[in-house]
Amino acid sequence: MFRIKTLNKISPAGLSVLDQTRYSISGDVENEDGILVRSADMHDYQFPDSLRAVARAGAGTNNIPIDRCSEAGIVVFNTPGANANAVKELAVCGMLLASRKITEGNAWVKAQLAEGADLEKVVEKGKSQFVGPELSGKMLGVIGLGAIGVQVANIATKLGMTVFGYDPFLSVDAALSLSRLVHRAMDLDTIYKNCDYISIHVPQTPETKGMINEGAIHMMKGGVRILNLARGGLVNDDDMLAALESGKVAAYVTDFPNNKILQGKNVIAIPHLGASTPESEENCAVMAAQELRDYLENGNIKNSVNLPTLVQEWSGVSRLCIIHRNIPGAIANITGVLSKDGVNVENMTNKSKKDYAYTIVDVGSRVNDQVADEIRALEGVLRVRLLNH
Ligand SMILES: NC(=O)c1ccc[n+]([C@@H]2O[C@H](COP(=O)([O-])OP(=O)(O)OC[C@H]3O[C@@H](n4cnc5c(N)ncnc54)[C@H](O)[C@@H]3O)[C@@H](O)[C@H]2O)c1
Ligand SMILES: O=C(O)[C@H](O)COP(=O)(O)O
Repeated sequence: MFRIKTLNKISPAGLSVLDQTRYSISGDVENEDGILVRSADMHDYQFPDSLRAVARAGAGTNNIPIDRCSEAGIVVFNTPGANANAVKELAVCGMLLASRKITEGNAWVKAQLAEGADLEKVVEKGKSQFVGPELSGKMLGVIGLGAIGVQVANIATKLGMTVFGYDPFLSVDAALSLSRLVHRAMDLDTIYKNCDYISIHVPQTPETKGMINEGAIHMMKGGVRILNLARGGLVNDDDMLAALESGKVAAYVTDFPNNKILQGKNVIAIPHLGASTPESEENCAVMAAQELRDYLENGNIKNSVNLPTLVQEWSGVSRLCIIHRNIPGAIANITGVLSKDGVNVENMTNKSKKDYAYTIVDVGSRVNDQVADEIRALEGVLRVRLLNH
């Protein structure tokens, strides 16, 4: 029986991927084999020795201590693209909210009602205070052309916007999905200097943290409208507050409000609703559960953020799944143990990702724990699992 701990509410569609006769799933299980999580902060989480994988039902993994997981031989998965459509739709909504003073107008109408006004009369008299520009004909800068950024850029071209996209690490898949109407910006300055709207879609990392700061805002056009549906930490709150106060930034739409930024003028705060649609919650949960199941049952890795993709068809009776450092001699050491113990390799694949590597070895005879222990003792080996077919 595999034990799966849920650290957030996970869509039942995802949980149903895991056969209840083989998986025990709840928020209370201990010595778990796997974790299903959304945005719960795991940085202080004490990993039990039993933990083999964390599956993030969503895109951002900055709530997970990736380095600590890697060192403990724990695979971290996410679900690329599974909630991208929901965020794209919210980005369109955010651009309209930043332009058309809908939130202010709605609040004003309700206040009029509370004061007993004849709404039909005051609406026509008062509406001129809520005039706001159209999107068509304006310039949008999209920072980060991944699953979400590409969709935002593409749909904006259909709204009549001129779109510039910036992503120094653009993947082949993203490039193929990007509309030919989207212009590639070769640097951020091009986006900052020219765009009327800027939408950020990058992960929060040490490199991107605080990237929207005084220096960046200084380069921007007066009255720029900024959308942050990515992560709060990408924007320096003090610098944004100053820019909102001076009017340099006309509106800031954030999906990550905090007590400080909410005090700013023209802040449109959304309570982290980017992926909160039934469709996205299902897509993410199903993909996360499938990734977790394939790793726990077969040792296959797909969509991991700390280990390489490696999927191997079964071709033996026992399978050794070895997470190790990406160092010279690692594979020779593993095969050395197997040949010394007279174990014949049927099939073997090794892949690496930065400092870490993963090797699956299928063998023709049933291997015992002693062989696995000998591999565990090798230099640079972080985790060995022995699966039997
Ligand atoms: N508000 C929400 O509910 C919600 C939902 C999903 C994702 N997100 C956030 O949005 C982020 C992006 O999601 P995604 O699904 O598009 O991820 P993704 O991995 O598909 O795309 C991220 C893109 O950012 C690019 N990038 C990285 N560093 C960059 C930099 N310094 N400058 C420019 N581009 C850079 C990468 O090359 C990649 O193409 C996630 O990491 C997450 O933090 C928020
Ligand atoms: O990174 C993500 O996928 C989003 O921020 C969604 O987070 P959530 O799953 O907590 O809604």
